[in-house]
Amino acid sequence: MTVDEHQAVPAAALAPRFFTALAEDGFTAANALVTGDPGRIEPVSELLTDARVKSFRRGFKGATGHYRGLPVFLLSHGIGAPGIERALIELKELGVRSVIRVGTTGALQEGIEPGTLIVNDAAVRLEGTSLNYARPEFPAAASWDMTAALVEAARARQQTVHVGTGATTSSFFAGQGREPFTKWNAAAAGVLDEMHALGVLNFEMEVATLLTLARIFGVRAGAICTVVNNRVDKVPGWEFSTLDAAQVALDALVEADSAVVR
Ligand SMILES: O=P(O)(O)O[C@H]1O[C@H](CO)[C@@H](O)[C@H]1O
Ligand SMILES: O=c1cc[nH]c(=O)[nH]1
Repeated sequence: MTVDEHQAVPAAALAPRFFTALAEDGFTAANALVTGDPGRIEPVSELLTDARVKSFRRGFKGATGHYRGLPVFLLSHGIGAPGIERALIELKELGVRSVIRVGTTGALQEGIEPGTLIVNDAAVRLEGTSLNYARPEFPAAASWDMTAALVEAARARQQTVHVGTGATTSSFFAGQGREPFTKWNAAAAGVLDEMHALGVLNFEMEVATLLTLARIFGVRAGAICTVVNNRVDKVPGWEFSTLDAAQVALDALVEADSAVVR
């Protein structure tokens, strides 16, 4: 059995597909950039040539186009693990072999400033979706070449980039230790201190799912997020563009693709 046969995603024959129209007119791409907010698709598509933006059910958006000659899909996956599960499985069915998530995140270590970038080379699986695929001990690890390409691309664009472990939660409020929503659950009340003590850099809601499922399915995956707040320094934030991170991710997809042995 080849690695590809072993890692093939079983066709979800009876499940409706949301994103098949991304491949209409025969457009194919082995590379994809995914992001939570559908509102980011239009601005990121402006970094592409021949960009075509498409709308899907439930408010999802996508686009096709070329970046420095490389065909790419852009796709929004919404908030949370099940959204990125659907996106990844459909992108794999469309022939995608490399995916980078571009998102926003809350920093958990002192001195990580809002507006800077975090590349997660691994993530703690505090969501539930990946547990349906692999036992908790299975690591959520990024592809080393995607991580290296992201860090290199960020530095080439003079971006401040932090590299390390993230934590992916299935809840924004209690799951990320936000009071007063933690008062019913001791695990929620302690999660911020626990992740901080472990040296985890950041909270967000999809990376561990992407990294776990991508590894199982034989897709290369990486993740880069813009820091929008710092939970330990108590710096609020929110109004930060993810366009710089998207630019870095597109550079990284080109760089990593050029190293693929076909
Ligand atoms: O900005 P996005 O990509 O949506 O990412 C982060 O923001 C959302 C929470 O506000 C979650 O999806 C989290 O992962
Ligand atoms: O604190 C934050 C910021 C963005 N996204 C999250 O999931 N948490």
